[in-house]
Amino acid sequence: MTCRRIAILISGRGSNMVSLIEAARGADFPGEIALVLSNRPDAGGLERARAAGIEALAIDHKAYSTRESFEQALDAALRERAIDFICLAGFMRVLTSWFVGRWEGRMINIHPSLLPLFRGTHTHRRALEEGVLVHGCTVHFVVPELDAGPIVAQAAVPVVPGDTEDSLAVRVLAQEHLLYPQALRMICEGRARLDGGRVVFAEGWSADGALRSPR
Ligand SMILES: Nc1nc2c(c(=O)[nH]1)N[C@@H](CN(C=O)c1ccc(C(=O)N[C@@H](CCC(=O)O)C(=O)O)cc1)CN2
Ligand SMILES: NCC(=O)N[C@@H]1O[C@H](COP(=O)([O-])[O-])[C@@H](O)[C@H]1O
Repeated sequence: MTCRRIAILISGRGSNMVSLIEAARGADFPGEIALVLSNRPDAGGLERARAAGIEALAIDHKAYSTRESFEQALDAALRERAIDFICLAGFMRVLTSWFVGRWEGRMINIHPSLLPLFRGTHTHRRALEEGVLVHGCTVHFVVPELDAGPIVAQAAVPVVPGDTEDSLAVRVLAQEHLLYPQALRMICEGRARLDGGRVVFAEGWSADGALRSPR
């Protein structure tokens, strides 16, 4: 998998974006963060990206009459900049099959739950409502069905008595910041790849507790 020029798509503050940018600064990181795109012009992450010296553009989904026309604008911006891999990082728009089809296998997302539990939004509230004792986050390839793509990596956290939606979100977010750069590196180094709709791992790598790691 070539990850020469990576784009990060955001909708908000961009803390996962910052984690990816910082990780990609490492001399041995197998790819460059070349572009940040947001569907919201007021996304705080746009300024954080610019402060890091990365081109950051807002393509406001409200300026387009259809999802498809919005996504055509996204796709044009990505292709004009020779982007070859996409990381969704708090990007809060459901993508149509058209866009996913153009980028399938070259687009991942971080989701704040242990998929397949709690697909969609408000995951921490739902986790508390269901009374789960273990929660976490997932990096997965993006497919047309929401949050249903092949899983690359997961990290788990305990749910402790007295947890609120906010306290749980903070605990999960700390793991997201560690997991996403590791998952992206695994893909870009060819240690995790899509094969027939499943993620296959290089020799010696497999699911092992919270993180994919060598046996
Ligand atoms: N086709 C896919 N698109 C997206 C996926 C995916 O797996 N397949 N992942 C999401 C990210 N996501 C959860 O991880 C998610 C994002 C947005 C929504 C949602 O309901 N969005 C609403 C608008 C919400 C808003 O603007 O605040 C919508 O699009 O109408 C659910 C889950 C990214 N896209
Ligand atoms: N369904 C997508 C979703 O809920 N993504 C979540 O949005 C937050 C964005 O924070 P950030 O902008 O600080 O990275 C993160 O917790 C991410 O997992």
